[in-house]
Amino acid sequence: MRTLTIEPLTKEAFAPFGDVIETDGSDHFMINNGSTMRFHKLATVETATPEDNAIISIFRADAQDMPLTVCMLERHPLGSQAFIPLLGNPFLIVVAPLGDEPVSGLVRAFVTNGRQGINYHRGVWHHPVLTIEKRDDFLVVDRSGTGNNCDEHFFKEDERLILAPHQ
Ligand SMILES: NC(=O)N[C@@H](O)C(=O)O
Ligand code: NI
Repeated sequence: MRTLTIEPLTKEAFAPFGDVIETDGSDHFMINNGSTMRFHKLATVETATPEDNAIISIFRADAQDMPLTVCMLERHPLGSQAFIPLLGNPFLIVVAPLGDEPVSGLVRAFVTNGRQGINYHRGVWHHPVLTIEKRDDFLVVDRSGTGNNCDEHFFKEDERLILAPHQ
């Protein structure tokens, strides 16, 4: 099984998969009579139908045992999904490009710097949220509506991957 190289998250590297929500390196303009910097439209919430809603939730996630064997990825075909850390901690991301199924050889891993959130574009394969802290809180913005919005793909044994952040 391939051990994933964990890359530092950058807008450029993550561009095939979604947006990085951060102030570092992002444009802004002043609002509120010059008292506030607006980092405008860092990401867009994608939905599938006019009846859909973009909703805001909080995920309180517990850490997976590491090293982790990545057995599956999921995708949301009907909308995007954003994770914004509420406690300023780095977290891990495992993604694969759009397609009918994730390609094991194209799976990539990233680590955030604690000041970054991400927005998975609609249909991008990703692992369910992966904390580094024992428990961590995220603001999550994603799509609510009818129909199935979560496809799971389980890798064959020889396609599974290893995520080893502490080695
Ligand atoms: N299932 C759910 O709401 N969470 C996942 O989509 C995830 O990416 O963590
Ligand atoms: Ni998801």
